[in-house]
Amino acid sequence: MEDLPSALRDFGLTVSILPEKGRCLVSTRDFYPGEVIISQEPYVCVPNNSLVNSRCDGCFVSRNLKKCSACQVAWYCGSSCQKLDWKLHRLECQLLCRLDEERRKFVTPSIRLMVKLYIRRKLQNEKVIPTTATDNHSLVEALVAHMSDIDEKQLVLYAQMANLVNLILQWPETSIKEIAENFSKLACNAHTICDSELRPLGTGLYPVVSIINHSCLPNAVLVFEGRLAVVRAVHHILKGAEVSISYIETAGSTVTRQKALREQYHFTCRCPRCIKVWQYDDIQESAFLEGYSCKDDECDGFLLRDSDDKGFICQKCGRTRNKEDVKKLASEVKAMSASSGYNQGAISVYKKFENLQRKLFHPFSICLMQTREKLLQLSMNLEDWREALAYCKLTIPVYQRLYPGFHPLLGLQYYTCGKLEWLLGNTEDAIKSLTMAVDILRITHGTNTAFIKDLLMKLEEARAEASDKLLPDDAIVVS
Ligand SMILES: C[S@@+](CC[C@H](N)C(=O)[O-])C[C@H]1O[C@@H](n2cnc3c(N)ncnc32)[C@H](O)[C@@H]1O
Repeated sequence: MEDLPSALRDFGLTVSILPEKGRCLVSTRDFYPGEVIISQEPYVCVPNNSLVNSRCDGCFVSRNLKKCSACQVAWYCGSSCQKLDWKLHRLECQLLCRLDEERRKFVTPSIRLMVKLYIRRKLQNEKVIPTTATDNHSLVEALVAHMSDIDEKQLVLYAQMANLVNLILQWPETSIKEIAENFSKLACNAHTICDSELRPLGTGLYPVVSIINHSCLPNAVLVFEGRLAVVRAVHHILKGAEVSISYIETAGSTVTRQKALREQYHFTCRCPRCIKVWQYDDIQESAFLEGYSCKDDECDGFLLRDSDDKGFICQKCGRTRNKEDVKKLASEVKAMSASSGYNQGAISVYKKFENLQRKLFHPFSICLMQTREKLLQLSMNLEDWREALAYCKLTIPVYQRLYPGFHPLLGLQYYTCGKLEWLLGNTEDAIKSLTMAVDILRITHGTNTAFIKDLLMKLEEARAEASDKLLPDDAIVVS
């Protein structure tokens, strides 16, 4: 079997070790925006199935599904997916069938992922499934687990989950301690598998992709084509540079991002964005994203606490917002987000909520943007395209600030905007938005997927419609 370094050499990559980060993936040639750096099939993966929402174990689609008649846990969309998964599922199915019905209810996607991990190791050891340099259990063994960084509560949870996995497997060679450690490995190495529009579908372990470290200003992006993980460059990556992706939602102040990274991945990020923490630029950015609006509706300045902590001073016009007023509004916002109407997703309640948030937060606030995002979805569900477009347009400047450059979320938001504009007959605007979407998404998603082909076709159709509109009514078209 070829070893990992030679397999990676073919991609133009190598693995290095950095004292502060552990292993990292380094380029041995230049990569250009849009270029695939590496792609990998999952070592194991599982759809995010629940009682009300199931997906095919093979390809993660949710249409035409049939439940495995024996175990009643796995679903397949057809015989080809079932056949592809058969070697692994045959054993999983036997193990699940031994469980009584009550226990089977506790077989969550995380439990299944772990059971599959052990089955795959067994089948590869017995040579039922082949191994390759990028698909073998030694790569899983090399993943970081951070056992000493995990708190007591989490350890207890992993031990309970490991108990259930052990009960399912009943293999003498597996230990609860090792299974618990593997749960910890999954927590900081597995990836959420998403569709082209970044909606979560499942979870997968991709041990080579897992060598890539995090940056809040990454030079690459991870997307999925079905269950294939594809890492694409979003900047020009020079030979010798470390490849980085973002592990978290990068929308958030440095303090918020660092908290998320410490809690799940147990490290303090020192990327170019994070090293600015508490510098004036960083404080200003936090005040835009998570702070309050100026007392004057017309002013878009950001607010900082005054020196005696009595209020917040607008850094543009100098007006002060009283601390008590801010506190009162903030508690109204909090109370409303806990109300039953809010939790039932009623559009009228979300509108009131947005109104209230507008009085409190800066126009670039992430909270306000999330409410508008929700209103956009609710308006689309009600087929109120005009209102949906209005909310979508309000989110665009915030997206531009939060996700600069080639970020899939910005591209997708332009795509939504373009589709709504086209639907409403604003062809010229639609062309502009769809062009912006294409410029970003062809880099992040490549140009070969059905999703991008569909987007390119929509843009072509919108352009054709616009040039038809320019033709005089009596123009003769020669075919
Ligand atoms: C998916 S693994 C990445 C590969 C890992 N460095 C290794 O040696 O296997 C995630 C872990 O890598 C480390 N890591 C990732 N990004 C980092 C960063 N920017 N700074 C420090 N450590 C980082 C953390 O220990 C994190 O839990």
